[in-house]
Amino acid sequence: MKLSLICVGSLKERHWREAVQEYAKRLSAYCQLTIIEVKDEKTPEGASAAQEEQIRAKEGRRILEKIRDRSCVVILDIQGQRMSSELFSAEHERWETEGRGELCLVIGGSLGLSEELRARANHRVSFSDMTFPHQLMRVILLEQLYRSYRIRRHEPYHK
Ligand SMILES: C[S@@+](CC[C@H](N)C(=O)[O-])C[C@H]1O[C@@H](n2cnc3c(N)ncnc32)[C@H](O)[C@@H]1O
Repeated sequence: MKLSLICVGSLKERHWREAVQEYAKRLSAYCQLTIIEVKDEKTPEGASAAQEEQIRAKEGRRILEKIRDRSCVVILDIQGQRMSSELFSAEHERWETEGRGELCLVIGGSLGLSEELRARANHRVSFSDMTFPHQLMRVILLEQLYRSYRIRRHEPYHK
């Protein structure tokens, strides 16, 4: 099973990198994980709504270039579908089948996701109504993916 995680920007702080490495290591027992980072755009002070839309569109195109046609694309979106870890696990299995073994998850940058990318997405998932920084979202998503495999295989994992 191939799992790609596309993110905007790199992880500057060591604590985020270490947390990501830890979950990537755990996930390697269950899937072939690739983390793809696309370049982020600087948002100028006092940027207008139109400028912000342009930035989202630019970052969105960079993400779209990395997505293969056959992949099932799941975007992380505050306005997406909210679900329990158990439902996420069941959906995760369904998405893998839908993408015939190629699942692509996408986390937006500090300004969020472009309309073009939303149009390409097969599914949208929300992790709550709260906004998390994209670096932390990367860690939370990897942990939930790990939890998802443990649930699917009926393997013990702390509650
Ligand atoms: C700092 S947030 C972007 C905030 C932006 N104002 C928006 O509304 O999307 C960066 C990215 O993290 C992800 N994210 C943050 N909080 C989330 C949540 N509660 N559920 C799902 N994804 C979230 C989304 O992919 C988002 O594009």
